[in-house]
Amino acid sequence: MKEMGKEKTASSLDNLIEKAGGCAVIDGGFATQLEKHGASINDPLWSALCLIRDPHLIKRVHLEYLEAGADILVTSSYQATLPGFLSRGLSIEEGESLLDKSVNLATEARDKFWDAIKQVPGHNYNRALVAASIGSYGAYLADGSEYSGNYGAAVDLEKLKDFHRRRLQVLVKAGADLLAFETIPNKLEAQACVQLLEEENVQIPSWICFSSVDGENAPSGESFKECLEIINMSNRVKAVGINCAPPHFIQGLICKFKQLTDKAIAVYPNSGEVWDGRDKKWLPSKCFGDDKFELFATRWRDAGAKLIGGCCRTTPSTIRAISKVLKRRL
Ligand SMILES: C[S+](C)CC[C@H](N)C(=O)O
Ligand SMILES: N[C@@H](CCS)C(=O)O
Ligand SMILES: [Zn+2]
Repeated sequence: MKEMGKEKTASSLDNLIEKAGGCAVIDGGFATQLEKHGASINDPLWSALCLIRDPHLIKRVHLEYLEAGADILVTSSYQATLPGFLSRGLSIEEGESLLDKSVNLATEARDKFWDAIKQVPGHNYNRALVAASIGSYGAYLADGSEYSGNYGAAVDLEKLKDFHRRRLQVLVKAGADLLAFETIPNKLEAQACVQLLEEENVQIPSWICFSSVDGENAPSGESFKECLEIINMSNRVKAVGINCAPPHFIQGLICKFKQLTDKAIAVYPNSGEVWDGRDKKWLPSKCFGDDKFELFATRWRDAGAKLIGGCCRTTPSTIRAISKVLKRRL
């Protein structure tokens, strides 16, 4: 059987966590930082629009997160999908080439940064890994359903696997170090991801992260117990956790996940603001600044998280604060 990504070992993530002192740093809000630089992404493709319009900006944002201390870069492919690109009039080949580019831009940034920093005596950086973002089906729908898990009765397991399959193949072939399934809102999609990793014989490690809107369950209302029972059966998933949920849910969810899995736990919450899927804007809510992330990051590490970063509305300064406190970088 063809093995996807065979040359990268499943222990690359474990090695990085060890080198980082027991807890590695994931980067922060990617689309957020594109917007800080003036990118206009109010579009069904959201941040993936920059793959077409401004790839240089993508590389710049990756470099900013590396400089801030990220050990893992998450690629620009969250909302980059073949159906999404096709509906913009691109061909399949053009769409696949943009997916390939999302991995190449992150890899080039990582290599450029590492080649320079490794010459600096006493530097406190690790050679970063590139995690290819696989946003949920709800992200592609661009209707906010990555925070509801409500995909409707017509969406079954096979449809979700079909949706994810080709993008996953292209991202692995492009040379990503990891796969990052992000903002998964229900059990069915978690199951689709697990089955797909098996069917495609994917050899690089993956994480599967869920969103949460109540701090207890997946957005669909299904319990994390049910969701993790499925994920625990897969050796290909090396970490599981939460992304793009508010920071004040995280401590409790780490404790819950510790009871439910032996896998590494990844947490990269948003700022606490809430996404309005209809009007496509962030609504003010309990909002946490970088000082709070600094404080929380040690608590999350002490509670057992092995991968910590930020999601929407966090920036390189958030990651700098997290990295500083986790690695005692001055
Ligand atoms: C993580 S959400 C803020 C991404 C954007 C959403 N999928 C949309 O397109 O509306
Ligand atoms: N990796 C994506 C996740 C959005 S929820 C980003 O940071 O933009
Ligand atoms: Zn997010």
